[in-house]
Amino acid sequence: MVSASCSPVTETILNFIDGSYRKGSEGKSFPNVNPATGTEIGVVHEASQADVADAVAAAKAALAGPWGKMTTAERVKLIAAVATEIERRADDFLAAEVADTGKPRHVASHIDIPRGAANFRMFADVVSTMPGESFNTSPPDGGQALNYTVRKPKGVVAVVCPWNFPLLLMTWKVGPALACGNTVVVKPSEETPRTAALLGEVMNAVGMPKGVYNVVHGFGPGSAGEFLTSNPDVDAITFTGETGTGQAIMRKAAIGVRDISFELGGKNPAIVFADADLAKAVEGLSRSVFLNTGQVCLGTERVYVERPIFDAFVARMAAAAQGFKPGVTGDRAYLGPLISAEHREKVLGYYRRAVEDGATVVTGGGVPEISGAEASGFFVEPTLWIDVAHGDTVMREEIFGPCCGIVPFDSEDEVIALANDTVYGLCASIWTENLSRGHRVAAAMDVGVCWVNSWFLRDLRTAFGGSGHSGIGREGGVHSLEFYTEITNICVKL
Ligand SMILES: NC(=O)C1=CN([C@@H]2O[C@H](COP(=O)(O)OP(=O)(O)OC[C@H]3O[C@@H](n4cnc5c(N)ncnc54)[C@H](O)[C@@H]3O)[C@@H](O)[C@H]2O)C=CC1
Ligand SMILES: O=C(O)/C=C/C=C(\O)C(=O)O
Repeated sequence: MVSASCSPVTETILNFIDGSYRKGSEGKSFPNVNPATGTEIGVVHEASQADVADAVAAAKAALAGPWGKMTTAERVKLIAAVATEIERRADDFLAAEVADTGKPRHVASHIDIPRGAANFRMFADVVSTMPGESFNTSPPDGGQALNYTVRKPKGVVAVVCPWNFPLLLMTWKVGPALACGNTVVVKPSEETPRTAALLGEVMNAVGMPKGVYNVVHGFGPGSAGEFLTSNPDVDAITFTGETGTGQAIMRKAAIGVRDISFELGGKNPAIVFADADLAKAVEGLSRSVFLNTGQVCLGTERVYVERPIFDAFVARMAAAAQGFKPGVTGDRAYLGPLISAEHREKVLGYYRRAVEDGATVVTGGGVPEISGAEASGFFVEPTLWIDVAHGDTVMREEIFGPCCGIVPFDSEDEVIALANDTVYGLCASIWTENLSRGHRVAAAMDVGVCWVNSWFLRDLRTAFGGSGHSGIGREGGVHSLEFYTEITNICVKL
């Protein structure tokens, strides 16, 4: 078998189709760059339209093969084995993820890789324990009838992924899709192809039938992303990424009336009331602004602070921000790079725009001085702004970098209105020691997920997703089953 060639010291990253690693049939490839150093570390083989069609055909054929005939118990056993194998090869996944993203090893080893395994194990549990629905019905003739549901896989699911948490966000979709009996064709981000490719080795190692899991590499328009989402044999599309991309995919999904599940961008607010535990709020919010260098859809980019504690909060956040040192120091890094030179230019554009619009830079605002191999990495300084107006671009548009605007407020009603005045609706966090207020304000947030006195505290059984421009549908626990299965209601006249 040709291997995934995913170690950071080797160069070739291949497509995975019908259980085998393959070069692109048109001989096209593109470079794989380590964002921490800006250097080319591999070559990715781009899938042609014919390769994508092969992957979809393999996925379709697998539905009719041994995979489609397995009992839930047999399927779940294989999926649990995938989780165990990811854990056994955690070092390989870690190396692949760090090479692609440049993110600090401690971030990938604590968040990305364990979640990659947990996403399979958790959904194996969910499908094993999922009760069906049934109703005793009284027909007009005075007899009885029984209604009950059976769930079936939707079929071939296209999984289109972003680059910020490559393994985590891909398995968040592949785990439930396979647990429900579907087959998948994954299109990882062109920036981060390695862990999706490596997962092919895991699938083969545990004996997953050929064609159940496929990976095609490439870009969006005119490449693997578009080829996949417009293939008529794809039955459903799940996507995480930018809102504009979601709209493009939605147009393709309309052909053939295919189901979609979208987790898109955000401009997430945090609200800090004067009675908050300030130390906890600063610790939580500095993570929510700077974790993964701000490249988190759930990240906070707007912070509203009740006026009496505004100055103290800003001072403490500035101190916390200065503790995040850009650069990678051995195994321990404080703030990793942005994903690409292009993304850094986008983030720096917002840094400039904030100042042009009149913001005061509390800390950061530029490119750090770094020596050694990381000098040409895509780093930026962690950045905080005050004196930002509600209508300023940096308070309206998703930046996806390590920065936020901090704004004072005077009343609960005012801050709820400010927080909700956005086209997005992904998540929010509320910081207060007043429990009633915490519940009240959380319920008033127009978002899919709201944390009180925490952030990114995830229970994989809960509903996850956003409203407005932040997405369509919810995934997580039984909510994933709603998307990854079709229901047939059976009505039996007794
Ligand atoms: N989780 C999130 O909310 C994320 C948000 N973003 C935001 O999106 C911005 C752009 O990042 P990108 O990686 O370029 O996001 P993107 O949304 O363009 O790409 C995400 C995935 O969609 C694919 N894709 C792009 N256009 C497509 C099309 N027309 N049809 C099918 N597939 C398509 C890409 O190849 C990639 O696999 C970032 O600067 C950030 O603001 C990026 C990554 C994750
Ligand atoms: O915990 C999750 O399932 C998701 C976390 C992060 C994102 O969705 C994202 O940054 O895109």
